Amino acid sequence: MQNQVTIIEHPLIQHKLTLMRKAETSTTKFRNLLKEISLLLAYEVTRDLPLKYEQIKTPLAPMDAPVLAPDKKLVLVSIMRAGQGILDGMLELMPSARVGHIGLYRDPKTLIPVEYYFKVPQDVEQRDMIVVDPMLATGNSAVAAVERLKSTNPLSIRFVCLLAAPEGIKHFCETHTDVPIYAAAIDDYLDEHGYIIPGLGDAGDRLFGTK
Ligand SMILES: O=P(O)(O)OC[C@H]1O[C@H](OP(=O)(O)OP(=O)(O)O)[C@H](O)[C@@H]1O
Ligand SMILES: O=c1cc[nH]c(=O)[nH]1
Ligand SMILES: [Mg+2]
Repeated sequence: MQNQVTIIEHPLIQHKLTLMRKAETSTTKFRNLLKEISLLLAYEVTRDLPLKYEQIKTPLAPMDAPVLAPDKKLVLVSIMRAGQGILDGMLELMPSARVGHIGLYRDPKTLIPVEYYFKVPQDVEQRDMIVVDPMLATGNSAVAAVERLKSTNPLSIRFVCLLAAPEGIKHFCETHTDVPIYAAAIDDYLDEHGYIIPGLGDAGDRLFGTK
């Protein structure tokens, strides 16, 4: 199967993304903006969730009303640290989703991801998985995370990011052909340190104020 790459070009997302990119945007604003964008990304990435109909009574009349099909259970997985910023927004919209975490950091010299944490819910095999990380740069982190997550056998996997580099998309799509990507924008290229240009800097540092 060929990957689908969906760019979510909603004007609200694009406007908020521009605010996030600005060097002068504070940590507080950056965090709030990422949360707000994540609500909008969640709306798009869950667009095809199936519905079933159940009998309810409104104050005025009975009706067959749509509800999410109960067998379509979700697990959201954050690639820490920066994935936490998207997770917070998505959980607001999908409060009953289960949550997994994978801790990865990129070695700054080799750009190889190093895993330091892994935990997913026990019933992950009965769930569709949405993996979140704001940045897809070389793609090494997302590729490694999805490889590790595939070994837990979820029903399906989608990958959601804010910004992607063309290099990262290529690497990811060549490795995980069956995992669709959702992004708010594809930027121009990677610099010699593996940063996305023009990008927004180091998402984790900007989110948590660590630099
Ligand atoms: O596509 P790649 O080249 O692998 O780069 C992307 C990764 O880099 C960032 O994490 P980082 O390693 O900075 O860790 P952090 O979230 O703890 O800051 C980002 O959140 C991704 O996980
Ligand atoms: O531009 C980049 C690349 C990797 N990780 C980030 O946080 N930003
Ligand atoms: Mg970082």
